Amino acid sequence: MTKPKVLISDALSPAAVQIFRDRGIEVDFQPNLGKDKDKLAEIIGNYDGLAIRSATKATAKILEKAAKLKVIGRAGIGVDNVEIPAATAKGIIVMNTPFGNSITTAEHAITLMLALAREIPQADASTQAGKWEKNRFMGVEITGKVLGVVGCGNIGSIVADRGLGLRMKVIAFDPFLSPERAKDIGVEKVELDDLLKRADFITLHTPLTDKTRNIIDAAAIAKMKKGVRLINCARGGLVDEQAVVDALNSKHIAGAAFDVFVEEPATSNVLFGHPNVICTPHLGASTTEAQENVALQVAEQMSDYLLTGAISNAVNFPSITAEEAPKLKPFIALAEKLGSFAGQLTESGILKVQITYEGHVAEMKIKAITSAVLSGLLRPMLGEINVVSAPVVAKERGMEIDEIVRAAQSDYESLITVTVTTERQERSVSGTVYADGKPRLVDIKGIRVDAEFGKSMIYVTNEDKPGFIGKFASLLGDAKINIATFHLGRVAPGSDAIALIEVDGAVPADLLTKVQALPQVKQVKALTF
Ligand SMILES: NC(=O)c1ccc[n+]([C@@H]2O[C@H](COP(=O)([O-])OP(=O)(O)OC[C@H]3O[C@@H](n4cnc5c(N)ncnc54)[C@H](O)[C@@H]3O)[C@@H](O)[C@H]2O)c1
Ligand SMILES: O=C(O)[C@H](O)COP(=O)(O)O
Repeated sequence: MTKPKVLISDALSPAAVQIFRDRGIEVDFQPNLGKDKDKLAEIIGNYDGLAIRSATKATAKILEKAAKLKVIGRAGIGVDNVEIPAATAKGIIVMNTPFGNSITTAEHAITLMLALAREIPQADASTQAGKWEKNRFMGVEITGKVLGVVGCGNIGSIVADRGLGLRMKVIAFDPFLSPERAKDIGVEKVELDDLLKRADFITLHTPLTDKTRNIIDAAAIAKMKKGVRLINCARGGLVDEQAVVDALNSKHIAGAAFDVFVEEPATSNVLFGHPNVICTPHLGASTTEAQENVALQVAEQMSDYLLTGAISNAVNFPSITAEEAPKLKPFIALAEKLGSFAGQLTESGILKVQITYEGHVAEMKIKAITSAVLSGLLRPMLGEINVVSAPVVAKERGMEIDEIVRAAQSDYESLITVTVTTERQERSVSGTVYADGKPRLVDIKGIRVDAEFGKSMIYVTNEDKPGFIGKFASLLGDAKINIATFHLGRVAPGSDAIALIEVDGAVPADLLTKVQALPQVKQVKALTF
């Protein structure tokens, strides 16, 4: 087996390189490549994995060239530099390391708050310039002040904790923060307007979304206390930078500290040069500890996925642990094949896909199995699709996806039934995995069979009348097609029957025409798995 190949295109800790090598993955460490999008586009096609921080922009244009790419690993939290829909559409898993730099970033926010309170950078510059301006720098105390945390997730809650440690009163606005969690972490949950009105220091810790873009604009600033100090260590775009400059000029805001900017790298910005502004170049996550954490974690996660199929911290696919991956694997293979069987027999638009999980399989990660059914189902129609992209494509096509989970209703320990409703008909197919780990087809349209999925198969529905098998077999013999396995099923003597035949090699179209012409035959189809 050839080794998977990973490109590291940003300044990750070299610890990641070692992990990839130790896990048997070939790795190219090009820490400055993220800044050169043309070069990245030129070489991305050679890699199975891409490990990045925030400098690399994994745009749809770059991803177009990523023919082999299976996973993008973000050594950090924000994945706003990756076009997730484009990655998902190409079946690329996008994973991040959601906790590795939280403490470090929270500490940066607290550092900026203290620096604002005592004007440390300004006092440092003045002192080192030989000015000794003891009367110019009059700070404010932190103790007893109100800290307003906007976004109280991983980082926001650590900031809140540190704020409480500094004897501040901490209030938080976060629509997804439960009252119990607020109580546990010792913050008062408030509405945004209340926070704006009461806080002496406001610190932002939300992702940048359509709802949070410019959450701090001129109108929000107008509601703030005079003399408030503002810290943004989350994402550029949460704050209207010009509105902050205006409020600093009018002294409504006493000071602002920014680690992140609307345009990055920020080599010029309206905030720059204001005496009450402190800026750092997106250093929130930049400590040795955090960088080691995220680099190690992303390299392990990417290696797990490339080598075992285990998925953790993916933003576009459910997690699958290393323990679950081998158990899921045969069911994912079964699901792909059941979906593929249904897809190859489908001739009109799919309206609904119902997947019923019975027995042991019902206790597994069925989301992943459902994705595999959809990928198998859609591939005959769409070609380029996989378990990551299939659910999105199915949704885009307006298909209704229904999952039913229930205890075993038959002798099978586990049974998956895929029922596809099209504009013309409803078709059901069931399968299981035997102890040998091989997927088996056990029911087609309510007719029991027991067949493995061969590479090349012929599926026939016919009237159960004597003479069919002899004529069919001689047509195959005339065409020099060797039969590998032959499975028959019927509901009752004389009723509708099916035949599922595995053959060696491809099935020629003219053979299908001849089989179709047999008097007992209703439908014949060549299937490949
Ligand atoms: N400066 C840096 O270097 C740096 C480092 C790490 C993370 N970050 C950024 O910090 C931010 C927070 O990261 P995190 O790990 O704490 O994320 P998180 O997902 O754990 O927390 C985000 C919180 O924001 C809340 N939220 C979502 N929409 C909101 C809204 N409209 N109003 C108020 N709250 C809302 C969520 O409920 C959640 O609790 C992210 O933007 C991340 O990219 C920056
Ligand atoms: O989202 C993050 O993790 C931070 O913004 C850190 O970004 P960086 O890895 O580019 O420092």
